[in-house]
Amino acid sequence: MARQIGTLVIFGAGGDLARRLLLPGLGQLVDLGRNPDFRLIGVGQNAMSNSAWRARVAKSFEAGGATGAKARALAAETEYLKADVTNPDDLTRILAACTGTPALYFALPPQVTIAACAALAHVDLPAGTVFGLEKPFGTDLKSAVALNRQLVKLIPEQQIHRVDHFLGKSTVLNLLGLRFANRILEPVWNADNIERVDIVFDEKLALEGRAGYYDHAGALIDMIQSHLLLVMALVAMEPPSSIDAEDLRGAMAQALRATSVLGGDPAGSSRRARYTAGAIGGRKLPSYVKEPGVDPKNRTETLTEVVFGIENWRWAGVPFTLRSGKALERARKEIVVTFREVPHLPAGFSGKPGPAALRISLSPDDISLDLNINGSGDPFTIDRVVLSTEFGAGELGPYGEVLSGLLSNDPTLSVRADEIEECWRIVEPVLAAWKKDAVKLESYPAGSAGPAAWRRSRL
Ligand SMILES: NC(=O)C1=CN([C@@H]2O[C@H](COP(=O)(O)OP(=O)(O)OC[C@H]3O[C@@H](n4cnc5c(N)ncnc54)[C@H](OP(=O)(O)O)[C@@H]3O)[C@@H](O)[C@H]2O)C=CC1
Ligand SMILES: O=C1O[C@H](COP(=O)(O)O)[C@@H](O)[C@H](O)[C@H]1O
Repeated sequence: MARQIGTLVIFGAGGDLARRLLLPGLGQLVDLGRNPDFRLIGVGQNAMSNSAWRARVAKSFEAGGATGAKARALAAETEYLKADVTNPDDLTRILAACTGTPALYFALPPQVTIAACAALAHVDLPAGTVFGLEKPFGTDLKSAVALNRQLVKLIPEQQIHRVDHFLGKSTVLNLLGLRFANRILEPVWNADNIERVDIVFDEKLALEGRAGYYDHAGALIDMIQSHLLLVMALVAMEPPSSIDAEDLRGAMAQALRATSVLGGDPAGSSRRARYTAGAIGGRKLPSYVKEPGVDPKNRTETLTEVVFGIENWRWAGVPFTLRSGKALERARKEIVVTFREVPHLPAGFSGKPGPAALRISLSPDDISLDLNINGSGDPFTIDRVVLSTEFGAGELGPYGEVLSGLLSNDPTLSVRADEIEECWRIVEPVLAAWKKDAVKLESYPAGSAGPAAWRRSRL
């Protein structure tokens, strides 16, 4: 049985993730009163007074709209500890400051998380301790496998929450209801009826001061390995018997095991590019290589597209294109399922607006179905109509959902060890091809739609 968490400890409390996403999500969760009370301790290597930390927590809670009595009380009593989490003595001191069962959230750069987990081997962890580990999990397949092995020496797998906050996004969760609570979709959800699937996460945001992390990750690891492959697994998986942690994660892992770069050709199935100077909505941006902290020798991509295939009966031959990039003209965040053309359009019709398509937008939360009908005017001309609806926003934002799972030790929305390893296995051939320079690093001006050649040709 899961123990009640007495203290949530955030390692990396002074970082960008904690301030912008984790603490606002925590405030929402606390205000909702879904979880029993717990204490909060922030840990970082820089010195910070308790009062400065409390003001910081209160500001982040407010930013997430959490201004209720419970959130204010938590912010008023939280404490901050200056510590190096890779040092066993410091870790022992942190655990001694906890009340009840601790939940340790590693909001740290991946190399520091690896070192902290090594140091935890020299520390007595209280029974029931829960871990929340941020993405990227490891820095490559080898290090992810080693980290998984190290973690299960420390605590049982059920207490390890590998975080992908995309799995806490309400639209991503809505995919489950959409696919499995409607009889009309499942019969056509296969290669016989679907031509292609595109999962796109284009952002207007640029580096935003995150060079220390991003310049070693790039778009492929930051987004495709860490998030979009898991979204793809939800789109492609077989219907699970239940949505409990084992069934859901088992079905996702099965889809990932069947996935690899299309045709086993990482160079032919991937493209990469990096932004040059430009402007987005009047905001001037320097070239990526001139951003503070960037090392041009890393040749980090800020935009990528990779085509994958899923080798099973349901999906054989259907390309799944995953794309993500920064500093683009338009934020486009959606899953597009494009159906095949009808086998025969009765002679006599004119107009050809293209095949039907289902669009599931990740932001804003909505869904639309592009259909062909006999439009207004000439009834024998085929026109396009779009049926669309908005989803109601979830009660919690993505990080509120992630933290709710962690604090109640329900791993349904966290990523299982084998899923993480599969995601690394899937992207490694692309990383290797890029390292050998088998794929050109192209460029695009910040604020554009990407390299012009990409718009003219599909991979
Ligand atoms: N920022 C974002 O938008 C997102 C980030 N993530 C993930 O979250 C993690 C953290 O990212 P982010 O917050 O952006 O990174 P930051 O660099 O902003 O923060 C990392 C924090 O780790 C702390 N830290 C580093 N080394 C140690 C150490 N040895 N002991 C104690 N604390 C240490 C630093 O403390 P100090 O400041 O005191 O030096 C710093 O506050 C990464 O894995 C990232 O991939 C995931 C999703 C989104
Ligand atoms: O994990 C990450 O996600 C964000 C995008 O997620 P959102 O929920 O803020 O839309 C991305 O900007 C960032 O680079 C990446 O690390």
